[in-house]
Amino acid sequence: MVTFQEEKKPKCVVFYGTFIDTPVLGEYRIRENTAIGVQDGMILFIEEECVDPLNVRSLYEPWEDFEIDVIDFNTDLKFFFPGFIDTHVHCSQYPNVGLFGNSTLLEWLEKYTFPMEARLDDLKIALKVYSKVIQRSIANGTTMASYYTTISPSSTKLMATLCSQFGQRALIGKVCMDSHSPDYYTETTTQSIASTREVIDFLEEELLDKKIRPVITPRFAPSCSRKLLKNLSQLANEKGGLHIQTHLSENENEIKWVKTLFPECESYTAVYGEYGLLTDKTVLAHCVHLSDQEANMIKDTKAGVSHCPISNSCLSSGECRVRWLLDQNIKVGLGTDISAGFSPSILNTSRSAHLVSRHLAMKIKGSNKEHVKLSVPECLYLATVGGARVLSMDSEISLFEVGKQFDSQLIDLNSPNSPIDVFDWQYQMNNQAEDTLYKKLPQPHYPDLLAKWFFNGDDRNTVQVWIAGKLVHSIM
Ligand SMILES: O=c1[nH]c(=O)c2nc[nH]c2[nH]1
Ligand SMILES: [Zn+2]
Repeated sequence: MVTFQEEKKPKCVVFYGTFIDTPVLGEYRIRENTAIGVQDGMILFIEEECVDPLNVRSLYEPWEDFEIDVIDFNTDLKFFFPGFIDTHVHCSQYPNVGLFGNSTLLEWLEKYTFPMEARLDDLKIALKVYSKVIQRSIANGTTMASYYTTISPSSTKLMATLCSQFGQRALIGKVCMDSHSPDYYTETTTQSIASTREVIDFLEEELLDKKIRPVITPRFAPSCSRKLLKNLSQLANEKGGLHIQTHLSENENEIKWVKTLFPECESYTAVYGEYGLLTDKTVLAHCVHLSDQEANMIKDTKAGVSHCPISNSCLSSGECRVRWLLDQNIKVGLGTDISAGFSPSILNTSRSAHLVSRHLAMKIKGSNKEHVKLSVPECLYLATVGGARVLSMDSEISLFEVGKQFDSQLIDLNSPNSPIDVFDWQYQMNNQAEDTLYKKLPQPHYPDLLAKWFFNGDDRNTVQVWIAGKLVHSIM
């Protein structure tokens, strides 16, 4: 007997509302009354000036074959914004957020950081810490993060598994350190390479989640032997050009130390160049004290910089000259750098990038003063497109464009307990308010609302988060 099963139609989700993103540094693209169709996590179509999101399908013949779900948030004070990208975060240090006292980098590593990371070889503790940090990161609108775990491969595999379960897009890096590390938290060169391979194999052969990828992670030059640096770059190449992440030029004592450890190299950056670790998929955290020559090397190799302004302020490392880097066409994104940074929020981090640029401006005399200041849209660009460029993932994420992944947050400026007070005359876009009192007030526009979110908003305003089209967080 032949039985006929009704064929299941593929699903297309249509998101409807106001979409704001930053395709160009310093500019917003604001699309109101817009419908974005998403299938299997990818943006299939974008229809602007759409009156009825259900009728979008009539304009596109293939839609006849789809089962359509509409998610309608076309109301005042709500807008979709691309998910934030955290280009530098140590998930294993999360219990230490806010704990740094008056320490600076090298003392902080010994006193707070290495003991904490070492504890996470206990998988019960790792499970608690990693689950919390991933959820906190997503709740703050971060849809993609480049993580440092610990030297332990099993703890690292656990982190990858949890990212997959919570649905976050991530690069997962087992920390490599075979030199100048405490006895209780070190590994041999052979162990370091073998464990890195173990993690890559796990991701490629067992976890099989396209959103979770490996990143080769030499901690920083002082904690790696020449042999380890060389072997890690060979491994990245052997695997077809894996991502690489490390720290660079964060603190003056660290730089002096690198000079004594690698006297044959002209600069700190040259150490990574010498051992083949500067590629267009390398993420260099901090880059606070670079010389012109070092910036040239970064530019030539197309490596990217993760600017971590909260961390640099907490450990009093210095101020990264972001405008100077951007003017040279060097890729720049933002990193929370938990736990040298105290906040898991990239919104908070971009606020600090804004403030740090003003501190730099205050030190400058002359015409460049204004130029070094970063604007609000520039900081939001760094938080999204800038981060995607640093991770060489800008063809996949960070903008609402056909063919890109739908990684988005829904911002509600009027959510319950919102820390932002928006008055009615500040958002009634068509000046519906007839009251003459209102008419005398400045006319509202989106950049003002975005500035209010930027300076006063927090996770209470991030009411929903989607990664690859899947709802991963909701407080509505
Ligand atoms: O901010 C930092 N956090 C770290 O864990 C680290 N390790 C080396 N250099 C570092 N800098
Ligand atoms: Zn770091």
